[in-house]
Order: sequence, then C-alpha cells, then structure tokens
Amino acid sequence: MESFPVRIGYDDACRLIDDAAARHRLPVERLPLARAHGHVLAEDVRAVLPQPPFDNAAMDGFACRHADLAHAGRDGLLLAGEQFAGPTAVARVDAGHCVRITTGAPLPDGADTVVMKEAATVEGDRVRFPGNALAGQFVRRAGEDCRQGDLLAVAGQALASGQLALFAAQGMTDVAVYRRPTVAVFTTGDELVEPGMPLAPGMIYNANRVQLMALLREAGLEPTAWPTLPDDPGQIYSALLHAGHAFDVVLTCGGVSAGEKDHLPQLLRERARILFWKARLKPGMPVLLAEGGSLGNALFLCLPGNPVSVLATWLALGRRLTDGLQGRAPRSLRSAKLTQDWDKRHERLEFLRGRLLDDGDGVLHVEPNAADGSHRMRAAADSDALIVLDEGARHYRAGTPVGIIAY
Ligand SMILES: Nc1nc2c(c(=O)[nH]1)N[C@H]1C(S)=C(S)[C@@H](COP(=O)(O)OP(=O)(O)OC[C@H]3O[C@@H](n4cnc5c(N)ncnc54)[C@H](O)[C@@H]3O)O[C@H]1N2
Ligand code: MOO
Repeated sequence: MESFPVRIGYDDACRLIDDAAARHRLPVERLPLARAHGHVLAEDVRAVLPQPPFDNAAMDGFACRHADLAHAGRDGLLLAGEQFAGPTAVARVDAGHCVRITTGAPLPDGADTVVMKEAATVEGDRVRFPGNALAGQFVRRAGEDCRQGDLLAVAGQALASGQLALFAAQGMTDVAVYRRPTVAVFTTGDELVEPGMPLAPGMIYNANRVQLMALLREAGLEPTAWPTLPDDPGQIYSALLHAGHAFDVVLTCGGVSAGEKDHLPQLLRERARILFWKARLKPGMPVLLAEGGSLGNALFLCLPGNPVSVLATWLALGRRLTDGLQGRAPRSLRSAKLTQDWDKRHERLEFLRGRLLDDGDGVLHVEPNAADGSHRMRAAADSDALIVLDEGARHYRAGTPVGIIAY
C-alpha cells in the first residue's frame, strides 16, 4: 500500500497540482512594461488618469459649434485658427467660427463637434460644411474609456498587449508580476539518440525534448534542456539532485511507469515526497508529481515517455502547474461539437486528438483523429486540439459538445 494517492481521477490530480502550486507560489517582482508581456499580474491595477485625459478630436478636420452649422449656409464658417495634437495652447471657437484640428488634438473651448476634412470645402478663410453633421460627432470625451480609480486589471491575469497599452497610457513604467518558474527539462531512456546522430538498431530519435521545449516556450517560459538521462539510477539521482536545488520545476518524461528500467518512481519515493502517481487518463496514466524533499525545493512533474502522452499531460497538468506557481487561475476548457459519432473504448478520461473546424456560422466543430495511440505523433501533429472525453463515458453522438484544449 502506497503512502500517496495512486490512480486518481483527473479532478483530484488537478486539485493536487493546484495545492502544490499554491504552496510553492513564486515571489513577486517588478518588471518594466517592455518585459512584462505574458507575465501574471500580482496586484490589481487602477486608473490614476482618466482616459482619454481630455476631450479631443477623433478625425482630422474642423472643430465647430454644431448649432452654427444649421445656418452657416453657402458662406460657411470663418476659419479662425488651428489646433494640433501636442503641447500647444487650447484654441477657442466663437460663434460663427471654426478651427482646423488634427486627430487627438484637444477640443477647443466652445467647440462641440468635429467635421472630417474630406466632408468640408475650404475657400480662402471660409469653410463650408455638409448639412448632415451630428451634434458631438468625432469628439472623444475625457474619461469615456476609463475614469480615475477604475479597475483596469486584476491580480492573476496574464498580461497581453491590451493591458500593457492600458498601463502605458496611465504613465506606468513597471508592474508587479509573479516571477516565472525556471524549468529544467529532462528526457530519459537508453534508447534515445539526438537527431543528427547515427541511429543504431533498437534506438529511436529523441522527439520529446524539442516538443517539450516548444510547448513550454508557447507558455511563455524559458526552459533549460538537460542532457538525456540514461536508465541508470545513480546518474538520474545525481542529475535530479542538482536540478532540484537549482530550478523551480523539474520536468521529466519517460521512465515513470512499471518497467524494470523505470527508475523515477522508486527514486522519488525514497528521496522526495510523492503527491500522486498515476491518474486515470488516456494518454498519460503514469504521470507523477512530487515535492523535492532531499532533492531540493523543486516540484518534480514526471510525464510518461510516449510523445502524445507528453503533449496531453503537459497541456492538461504541466501548464496548470506552471500557471498556478504564478498565481494564474486554471484556463477554462473551450467547447466544440463532435463532427461524428465516437465510441470510447475504455473507462479513463481521454484526451483524444482532433482538428478544429469552423462551420462558417460561428459554430466550432472538432473532428477526432482515429489514430489514437499515444505513440501516434502524426495524428497529434495533424491535429490542433485535445478533445476531453469524460471518465466513464462511452458513446458520443455527432453534434455533442465536448471540452477541448486547443494547441
Ligand atoms: N506494465 C505496464 N506497462 C506500461 C504501463 C503500465 O501501467 N504498466 N503504462 C503504459 C503507459 S500508459 C505508458 S504512457 C508508458 C509510459 O511509460 P514511461 O513513462 O515509463 O515511458 P518509457 O517507457 O520510458 O517510454 C514510453 C515510450 O515512449 C518512448 N519515448 C520515451 N522518451 C522518448 C523521447 N524522448 N522521444 C521519443 N520517444 C520517447 C519510448 O521509447 C517508449 O516507446 O508505459 C506503458 N507501459
Ligand atoms: O497513458 Mo499512456 O500515456 O496511454 O500511453
């Protein structure tokens, strides 16, 4: 009888991942906005300035008083000055006058409407206008985007270009974010050869290293790849001991199942604290999570070696762990309709691979790939989503909405 949970359900695996991430939450640091993209915000941000900060023109043209346009007639209005964007004094528009204005320039005192340049006719110092201008058109009001004190972003949000633009418009130079986890990536197995080397009988090329590095980079991380570990307990111990003290997360793949050469479970049993081993997932069953113990402060997430298991367990559990370490809430599943009937052949929750299709009416569909073995890399490469088929479920009808994780 093991002293840790074994063969657990997906929800329990997620809960244990979330708990471990919360215990190991990374410290907060301040980053310049230029380096903050993709980082997770560690504080709520409120507006210190209204946006726009002052009433201004939305078009290049003429600022005027709308009431004047009705009786300006063929004589038009007197062009009485100009107002450009920038640090110039704010002009005035008196009755019967208009002022040339550029986009973003402060609206002159007295003006309430802007007419586009292309719609107006200038003759000498007179400007004629069309009869259909609406009161207040092409004026961007101070504070209409946000007011001072408005909540602009909340802690736990990943910063995208939109938030960075908002913050810069507030005059912010830097922002409090959670430090990103450092991640050591290990592939394991005596059968592995690096691409570019000769392939002896019984050997295969290492497909997981480049796959995992790409998946981690897609998640905004800057992982460090270690040399492949042979199926040798002493060498595995020494590498994990080093990495466990030097990194926040140690991510391995392979050597975590029941084979004679699968040394990770025994090593982690003896030297670390296993939080769970094996989850009722397909693919991905042998996945293991451990806290470092004598191997250091790192969290150890050991993914199964099959390349499609690596993809599925990273997206479903690994990314959740590195998100959680940065205080980011779990990403929600999207949903799509199955294009065809599908019979699931086992009880475990399945991450089947499939291709997303937009039917043109705004409904997302997903077409399962029949090549569902966890060694079928081509099926994974030809797909762009994991289809989440629930534990226990067996028969799905075409058109049934299913959870998906796009990749
Ligand atoms: N008796 C049992 N056998 C197996 C079980 C089990 O519970 N009992 N689980 C099966 C499942 S499910 C999986 S998944 C695999 C996972 O095993 P490991 O995590 O120990 O992975 P390995 O045996 O080292 O490798 C599995 C498979 O993947 C290939 N591989 C490994 N690393 C790479 C890499 N970097 N690039 C490309 N391919 C890689 C490896 O050669 C194996 O073919 O175990 C089942 N067996
Ligand atoms: O669970 Mo294993 O990852 O099916 O192939």
